[in-house]
Amino acid sequence: MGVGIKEGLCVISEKAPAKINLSLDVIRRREDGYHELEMVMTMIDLADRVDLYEERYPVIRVESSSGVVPSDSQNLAYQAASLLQERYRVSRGASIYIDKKIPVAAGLAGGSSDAAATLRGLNRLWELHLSLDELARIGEEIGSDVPFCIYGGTALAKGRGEVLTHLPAPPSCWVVLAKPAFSVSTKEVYGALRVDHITRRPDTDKLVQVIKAQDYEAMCRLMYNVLEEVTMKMYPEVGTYKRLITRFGADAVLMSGSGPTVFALVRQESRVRRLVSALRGFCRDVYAVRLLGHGLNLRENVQK
Ligand SMILES: C[C@](O)(CO)[C@H](O)COP(=O)(O)OP(=O)(O)OC[C@H]1O[C@@H](n2ccc(N)nc2=O)[C@H](O)[C@@H]1O
Ligand SMILES: Nc1ncnc2c1ncn2[C@@H]1O[C@H](COP(=O)(O)OP(=O)(O)OP(=O)(O)O)[C@@H](O)[C@H]1O
Repeated sequence: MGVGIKEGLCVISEKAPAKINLSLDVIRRREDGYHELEMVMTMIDLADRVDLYEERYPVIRVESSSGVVPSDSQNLAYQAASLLQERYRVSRGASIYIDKKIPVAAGLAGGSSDAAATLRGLNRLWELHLSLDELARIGEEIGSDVPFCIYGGTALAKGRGEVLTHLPAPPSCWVVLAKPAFSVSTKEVYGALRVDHITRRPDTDKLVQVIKAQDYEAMCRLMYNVLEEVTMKMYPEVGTYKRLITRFGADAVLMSGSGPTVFALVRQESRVRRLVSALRGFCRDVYAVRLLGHGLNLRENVQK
């Protein structure tokens, strides 16, 4: 690649925040190999930045600040750009620079959020005038978490993750995240799950209700992720992280998505500082951020 992408003229920057799962339930395995889900997702203020540069010819280029993220057609941002270009017969191209801050393969939907940010940004750069709903439908073809990442905010997700009901922001609090020094394959975790062996499930309807009622304590009590047990069996360190964080003092502790990141919700700022310094003693990747509240795109159809 001749001239680096960053030396060109950046036209559009999009924020690509990470998500956490406040709950995750697997209803059944589907014939297409995916799983029917019910989960509550919300965005947090730990984000990548996606810069888009205009190209006169229909090329797509990707670079990132990370050494581990692919720079070719394996990159979800590349796939998003390429799909949009092809679907709408766009004769222009784009160079994409990803300033990577979200840990990779961590259960935080980093790649999905980059793909969503790319779709939102290219919609503007290429003047396609597509609605968020249209972008979400394209995003669905890239990955199950992409539609949620198009809208941001907080949502109840069903289907394979693409059937969304937007929710109000959860009660505000701090989110402390610890990412163990290994990565987890989402496909492998779903592959190891036996739906008929699930012994405990989250009460999703109740969780949605208490989020609407802004009941922080009840929300903390109701958070649960059925994939946690599966990932913990494969990587017992996830359980160790959970136990330690619980002992250091947190209002709720859960693994996000398929893991391995474990996050804690904490309301009191003094406890956040204590928890972060305790965690830094044994984990390199520790973050303390806020929930993103209403997210990037305020929608009219938020369920009251
Ligand atoms: C774990 C979560 O992050 C929770 O939000 C998502 O369910 C995963 O979303 P994602 O990474 O965007 O998933 P995809 O890229 O669509 O799928 C990766 C792999 O996960 C499995 N998968 C994913 C979603 C789903 N509802 N059922 C599945 O079984 C499939 O084996 C699939 O091949
Ligand atoms: N833009 C991108 N950022 C991060 N990873 C990417 C990107 N594009 C492709 N990938 C690949 O996707 C895989 C999953 O990365 P990602 O960080 O999205 O995982 P994740 O947070 O576990 O996703 P999810 O929570 O949606 O399951 C990695 O193996 C990585 O190489």
